[in-house]
Amino acid sequence: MTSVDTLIHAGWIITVNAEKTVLQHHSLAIRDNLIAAILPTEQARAQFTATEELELAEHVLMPGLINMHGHAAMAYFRGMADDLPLMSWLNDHIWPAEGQWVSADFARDGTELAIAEMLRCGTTFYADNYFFAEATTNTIINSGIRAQLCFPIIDFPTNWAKTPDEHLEKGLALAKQFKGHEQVMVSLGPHAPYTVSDEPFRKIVAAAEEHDLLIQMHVHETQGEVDDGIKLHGKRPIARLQELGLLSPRMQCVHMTALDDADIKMIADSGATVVHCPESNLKLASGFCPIEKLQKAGVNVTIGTDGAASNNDLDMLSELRTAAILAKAASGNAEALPAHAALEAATINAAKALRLGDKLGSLEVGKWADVIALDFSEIESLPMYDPVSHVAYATSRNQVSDVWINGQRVLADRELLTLDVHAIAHKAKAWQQRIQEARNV
Ligand SMILES: CSC[C@H]1O[C@@H](n2cnc3c(O)ncnc32)[C@H](O)[C@@H]1O
Ligand SMILES: [Zn+2]
Repeated sequence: MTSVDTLIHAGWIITVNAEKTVLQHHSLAIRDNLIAAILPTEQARAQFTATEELELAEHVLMPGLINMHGHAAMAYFRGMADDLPLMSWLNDHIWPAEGQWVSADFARDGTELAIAEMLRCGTTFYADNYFFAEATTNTIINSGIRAQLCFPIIDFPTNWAKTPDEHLEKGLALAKQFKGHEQVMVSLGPHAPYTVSDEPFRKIVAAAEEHDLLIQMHVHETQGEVDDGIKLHGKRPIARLQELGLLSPRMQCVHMTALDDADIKMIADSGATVVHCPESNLKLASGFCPIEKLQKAGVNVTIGTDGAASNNDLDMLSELRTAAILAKAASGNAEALPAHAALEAATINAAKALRLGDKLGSLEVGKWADVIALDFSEIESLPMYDPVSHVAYATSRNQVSDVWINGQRVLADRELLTLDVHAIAHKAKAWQQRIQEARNV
């Protein structure tokens, strides 16, 4: 008998490998932080002994979900400004609130709430764009989740830094501290083409190349952004970014609505990734990302929730379902973004964008053991002809029963093992009270 740390006997395993293999009555073995074996349950019982053995006969195992764009600490602004278009949401509500409230403590506590929500939704890796990222790293590490921290760079002063150069300096210090870290990856996070001028963009490109960092940015979020960009710079934002050297495989372009064929070709030729945030785009009436055309052009498409202040949740299962159904409505083609492709966008495509395709994003032997279990035992999951269909179209986040990251179990039967939910709820209510009292004055 071979000993492993964890042995999970599952009803189904959706591997999200290149062959799209779905296995029934198979088991997954974890040793240290890696997937040690995936094999028929009968063989697994004969071959392995485990420190922890789980019978999940009515569950599906699949790779952890990767939320490719958000602003974690903005969980504290959930529901604060609804039913508004992007620019008045930002100018009249969110930026004033950030000026008043955002600090290292706010970032740490708000991020902790967001991580708790994300783990309970099956998210094992999230990309964040927010101020005071350095104040969130202990929380990230202790919770067990993985994160890409895209530190903000913006022309105007923020509570974190006063100039674009100061944003860059502070962020690069963090990147140096976490170079090579397996849980925290630091990247550049310029805010948007309309808030960053050419000189900081040139420094961002130089820094990305010198320190080998990825870049994530809101791009083409609305038609208004494109129109204003043409008025100010005489060219569309994508063309401006290309001329400045930003479009490359390092680049993760978030939102990407209002694209014409030339924009799509430029993105495809550059090797940049698109991060589709369908629910935020729908709620702010920002526009539609043409993911079918992008995928046909060969672009790597991933999915993000955006922040809880514009979504208003961090639920990647619901996001991938919205992505799959919206792709059909937006393109007039019911075959656009089929179920398995939506799962890929939320897992392996994201891993590739993060340059972690050999370690993350699918359940394959030798990869990091970032695994989630979905409970299909209730009547809402019956009948089940195809587990992939159910994950994409008929599964809610309440069905996420267990989560392992790097081989460590962080959610057991919906209970968070690494975070104190009572303390998190207490802090969220205390912040809510402070913010609400100030709004009522
Ligand atoms: C530099 S990233 C942090 C910055 O971005 C703001 N933000 C949050 N959501 C959006 C969005 O959808 N479009 C543009 N900007 C957004 C956030 O409030 C921070 O100020
Ligand atoms: Zn955003």
